[in-house]
Amino acid sequence: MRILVLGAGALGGYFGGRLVEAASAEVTFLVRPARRTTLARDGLRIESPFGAWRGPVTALTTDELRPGWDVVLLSCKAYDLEDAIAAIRPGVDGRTAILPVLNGLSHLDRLVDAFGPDRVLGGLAKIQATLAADGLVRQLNDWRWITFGEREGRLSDRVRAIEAAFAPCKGVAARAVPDVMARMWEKLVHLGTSAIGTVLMRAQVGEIVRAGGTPFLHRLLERNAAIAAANGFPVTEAFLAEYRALFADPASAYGTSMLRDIEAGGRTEADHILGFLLEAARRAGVPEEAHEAALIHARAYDQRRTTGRLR
Ligand SMILES: NC(=O)C1=CN([C@@H]2O[C@H](COP(=O)(O)OP(=O)(O)OC[C@H]3O[C@@H](n4cnc5c(N)ncnc54)[C@H](OP(=O)(O)O)[C@@H]3O)[C@@H](O)[C@H]2O)C=CC1
Ligand SMILES: CC(C)(CO)C(=O)C(=O)O
Repeated sequence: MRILVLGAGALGGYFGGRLVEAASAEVTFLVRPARRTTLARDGLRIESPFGAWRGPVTALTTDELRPGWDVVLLSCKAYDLEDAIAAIRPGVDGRTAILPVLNGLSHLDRLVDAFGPDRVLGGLAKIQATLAADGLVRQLNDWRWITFGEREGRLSDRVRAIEAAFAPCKGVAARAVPDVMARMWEKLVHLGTSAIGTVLMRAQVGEIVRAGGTPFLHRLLERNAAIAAANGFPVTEAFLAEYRALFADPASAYGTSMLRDIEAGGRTEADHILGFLLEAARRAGVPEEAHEAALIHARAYDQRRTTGRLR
């Protein structure tokens, strides 16, 4: 299987690197020039509770890209989606499946618009990882899930083949599922809860819990679950129980990528995640003051960041 990984950041670097390590697919990274330079100099470097890995990888820039890929693993941030679409376009042909692992949902419509419905899979990742300034990809805990499927819900040969390519990878639990849209909504319910909480409090889940924040997080969880249900994707009681427990754990070191972006002075995916949820809350008639506050907070942060006023 020929896999093109757009971006060698936290997720692309981690999942793509594990595939290279396992030699279970032919993997090429599509990157921008600065990342290509670090990859050529240092190789790809992963630090992880499942074992570190470092190795040479093949990397292209978009001007060198030709068609012939079975899968494009799309792992950019939402604010880079348009650039990423332009970058992969020369590589996408009638055999290509695009597997996005971005958080949120609205990128799916944009990808379908750009490449047609048959090219686009649903996908999500439950992992905590970062890309350090020196190019190191760091997995922060034992979360290691990548889940994908046909958006209309069936287990096709192509999604089973992707699952098989990931099967021998260390530190990866890959699942092809027949209900990927439900899984993506479920992910938005818990990510939405944790992103709103961690962005507003500028703290990890355990710190929020120790500050008395569990009822707040539980209310948000219920509201986000109500939004998903209003969109035709009710979450299960087992799912709610798992995340109620997580949002009540005083020892939890759970932090979101959006909090890490803010702490690192990086840009956030505020509109793609918080903006989408706020609109969905309003449509569903779900109380949304906390959603609105988190969105305004993240947007105000983004303004200060772009005008050099963070400190
Ligand atoms: N990090 C995490 O723990 C998790 C993240 N997610 C989601 O996954 C998505 C990716 O996040 P993450 O991996 O953290 O992000 P990163 O910023 O670490 O990585 C994104 C990478 O995409 C690259 N990129 C963007 N546009 C292009 C382009 N046109 N051509 C080539 N490369 C490009 C960037 O390259 P460059 O360096 O050149 O800017 C960057 O290295 C987000 O939607 C996030 O919300 C989901 C679950 C967990
Ligand atoms: C940590 C996780 C999996 C859920 O909140 C995530 O997707 C993120 O923070 O971006």
